[in-house]
Amino acid sequence: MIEFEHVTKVYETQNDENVALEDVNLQIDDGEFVFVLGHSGAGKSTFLKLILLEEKCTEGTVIINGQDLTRLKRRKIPYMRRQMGVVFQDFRLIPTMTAYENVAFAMRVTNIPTRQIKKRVPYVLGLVGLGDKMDRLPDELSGGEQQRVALARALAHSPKLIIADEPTGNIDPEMSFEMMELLSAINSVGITVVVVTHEHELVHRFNKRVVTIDHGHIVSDTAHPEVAEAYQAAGGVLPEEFDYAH
Ligand SMILES: Nc1ncnc2c1ncn2[C@@H]1O[C@H](COP(=O)(O)OP(=O)(O)OP(=O)(O)O)[C@@H](O)[C@H]1O
Repeated sequence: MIEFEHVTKVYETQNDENVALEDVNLQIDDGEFVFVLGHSGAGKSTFLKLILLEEKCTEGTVIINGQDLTRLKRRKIPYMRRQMGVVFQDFRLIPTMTAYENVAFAMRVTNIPTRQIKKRVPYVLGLVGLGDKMDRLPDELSGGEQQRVALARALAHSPKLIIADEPTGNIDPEMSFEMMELLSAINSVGITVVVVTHEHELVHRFNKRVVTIDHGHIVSDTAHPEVAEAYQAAGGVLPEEFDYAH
C-alpha cells in the first residue's frame, strides 16, 4: 500500500523555492491500477520520485507497505527499491547489451544466482511477448519493443508494485494502448500498477482510477475518467460540482 499524508515537496534553487507538491493526501491499495494524470510541471514526476526514494519530502509522510520512508535507514533503501519495478520514460536500456542481457544484468547486480537468472529472464521476456527477440540489441527493436524489455526488467525481481513514468512518451498511440493492456494483465495477477501520464486519450480508453494533479495539488481522484476529462474540457479548472479529493 502507498500512503501520502500531508506531503509537501519544495525544491530549493539558488534564487527561489519551487513548491512541487503541497499537502497531498492519497492512498493506493495493494492490487490497484491507478493513472496519475497532469499537465507538464504539475508534480507527477515528483510524486514518483518520492515513492522511489529518489527525493525526500519536505513535510508529511510517505508510507510504502507500512514502512515510513521518511524514517527509513539508508542501508534499507536498496531493499525497498527492489520491491518496486520501474519503467522509465526513456526506457534506460544499455545499448550494447541484448534484451536478454539487459534483464539479466539488472538481476546480476543484486546478486541473484545465475541459475535463477537463466530461468527467470526468458520467462519475463516471454511474458511481454519478446520470447523470440531476446538476442536483439535495443536499436534492433522498435520503440514499443524496447519499452517491453524495460517492463520485463522491471518484472524480473517479482515486484509487488510496477511504476511506469510517461510510458507512452516515446511510442506511437497503438503501441501505448498495447502497453496499457500488458500493464492491465500484470495488474490482474495482483501487482499494483501506477502509471503517470499526460495522455487524456489513453486514460479514457481504460476504465481505471484516475488521480489528477495540478500545480502540486490533487484536484480529482476518481474511478471515472469522465471527471478528469471534464477537468481538461474546463481548461484545467475543475467545475464546482465535482468533489475535490482533499
Ligand atoms: N530538481 C528540481 N529543482 C527545482 N525545481 C524542480 C525540480 N524538479 C522539479 N521541479 C519543479 O517542480 C514542479 C513539478 O515538477 P515535476 O517534474 O514533478 O512535474 P511533472 O508533472 O512530472 O512534469 P512533466 O510532465 O513535464 O515531466 C515544476 O514546477 C518543476 O519546475
